[in-house]
Amino acid sequence: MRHLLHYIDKLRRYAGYKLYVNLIGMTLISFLEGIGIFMLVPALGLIGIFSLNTSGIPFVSGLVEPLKAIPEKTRLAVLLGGFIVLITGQALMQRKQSNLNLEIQHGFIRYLREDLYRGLLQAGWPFYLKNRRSDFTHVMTNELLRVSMSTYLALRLTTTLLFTAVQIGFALWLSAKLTAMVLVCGIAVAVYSSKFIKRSKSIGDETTELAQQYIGGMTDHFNGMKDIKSNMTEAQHMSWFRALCGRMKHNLVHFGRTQSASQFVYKVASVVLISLFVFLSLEAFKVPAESLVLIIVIFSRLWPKFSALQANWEQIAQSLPAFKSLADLERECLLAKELADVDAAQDAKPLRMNEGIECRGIHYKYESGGAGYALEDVSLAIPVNSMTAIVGKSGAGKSTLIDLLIGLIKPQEGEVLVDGKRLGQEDGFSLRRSVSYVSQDPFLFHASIRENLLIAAPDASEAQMWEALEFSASDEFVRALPQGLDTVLGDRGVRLSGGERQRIVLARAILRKPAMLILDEATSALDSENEAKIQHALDRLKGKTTIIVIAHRLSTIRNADQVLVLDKGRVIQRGGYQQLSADARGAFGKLLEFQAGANA
Ligand SMILES: Nc1ncnc2c1ncn2[C@@H]1O[C@H](COP(=O)(O)OP(=O)(O)OP(=O)(O)O)[C@@H](O)[C@H]1O
Repeated sequence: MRHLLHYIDKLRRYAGYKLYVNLIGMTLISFLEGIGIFMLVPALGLIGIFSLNTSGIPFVSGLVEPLKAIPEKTRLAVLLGGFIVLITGQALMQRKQSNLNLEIQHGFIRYLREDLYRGLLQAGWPFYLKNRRSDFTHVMTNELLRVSMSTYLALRLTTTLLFTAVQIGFALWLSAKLTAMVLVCGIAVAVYSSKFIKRSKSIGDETTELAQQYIGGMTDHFNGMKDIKSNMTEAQHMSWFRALCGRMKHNLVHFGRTQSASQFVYKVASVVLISLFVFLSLEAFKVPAESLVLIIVIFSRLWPKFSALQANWEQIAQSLPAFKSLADLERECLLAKELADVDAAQDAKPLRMNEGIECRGIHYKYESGGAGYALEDVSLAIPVNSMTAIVGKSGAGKSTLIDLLIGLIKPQEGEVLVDGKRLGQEDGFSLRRSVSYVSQDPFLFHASIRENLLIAAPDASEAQMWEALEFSASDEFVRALPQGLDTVLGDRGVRLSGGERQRIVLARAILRKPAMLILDEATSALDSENEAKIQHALDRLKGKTTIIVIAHRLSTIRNADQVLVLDKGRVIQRGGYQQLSADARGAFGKLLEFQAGANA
């Protein structure tokens, strides 16, 4: 409930005065509709369509004299004309109000989407280490839509309530006793029906859980389709999917049944009530016939509002878990916020490094309560414009060390210094702006090569792009593609081999003209010839750019100025390539020996 109020408040802040105009419009329309119906029956009685004494009916009795002044022949036409004008006016207002409705409703969805996406972009990297990516997709698609629709529904509910209150007012005026009786019955039905609200909420919990499993499972399956195909595990996946779809179907049917059960209760109650009404009015309270007609007209309009209120409330209750998911994600993003302004991220000035980066006594563990450190007591220095190679077995902590060096994660103990100074938050962003990082898992957008390159350097010229492609030994194959730089990569475009992807990503990294270039297994998929070309290109950068290379293939780091050997999160050896390789008993010497044996 707290979350629902939070989003109603958001809607209020988003839509401003338009929301109030809309709410007033909605109430006015209901009111006009009510008046139209309220007037019709007695007015028809007045002109003699059927016999009815109108003197006791509020409003209508005041119209009697002016209407009587109209010649009898034209009275019906005038009356019906007035009715048409009233309802047309109401329809016109309704049209305007529907348009405003659409504007606010879809604007609110857009507002929530942008707000959440901004929050996700503002969150720091540790937040992404903790959470499953498909959960973000789930909240940004299913849950966000459920929330925006239900927030709006909740607001409509208030106008329905308002309108219902006005109608109850009319009814009380006509017959307090009968209205009180209907209200008591209405409250009794609502109390009885509260079990449907509770049931809707628990169905909603299951809807959220199932939708999360659906999106998570689909993401995993499509990402792992090659594994599924090559290992022939289609049947297992199909049976998982079948079971999940069965549960999803059951969940939706259950909710539908809950709604129809509560509507059934309201329908039966309505017919019982109306019959009771007529009976008591005529037999016990001796209500005049015209008042009885009016009360029946009013309540035949009022009762559907009661059941609509119930249906709306069930819909909202079913969406309450979505409110919680969205609010929780927003809160977590806020707690993990590292970037104050996403749009100004580009404005951070790249850092000019004069001496280099240093780590002192770094300790880092992924799970704060966990036992093992990913990095333990790591101290090292990376001089500016030098080439440093980080080697070690899988899981030694190499990628973790890079994440710490560029400020993606913070050590629990120890510090990272740039030019001898501990970096503040803003300097950290400047450092990242001066870094180009090519990860183990090269990522290209589903767009043209040109667009993929320009993401990193929006102002780069065509010549600069070709220069970067040449650096990464990819100019030849890009020239051979059907549309060259404008060839679209991805599903509907050209598919690239692992090595080709790595080379395009490398070109993108170089195009940024970074002060520090970090290559994390960035050439692992290349053949020896292309790798040699990149080695030469890196050699040309030496002395101008700080280069950090992580490589399992030790031949690629032969020209490094310093080699750091990591094992189980600790630096166990450091020195020049020649110096370390000369020590056959050292850790690096053993790695070299092992690789030489493996290649023989
Ligand atoms: N997101 C994570 N959550 C928890 N533990 C992690 C996470 N990422 C890495 N680790 C753990 O931290 C340790 C160091 O991992 P890291 O990825 O830095 O090793 P690496 O040397 O780069 O390995 P590789 O050569 O296989 O890429 C490993 O024990 C790993 O299991």
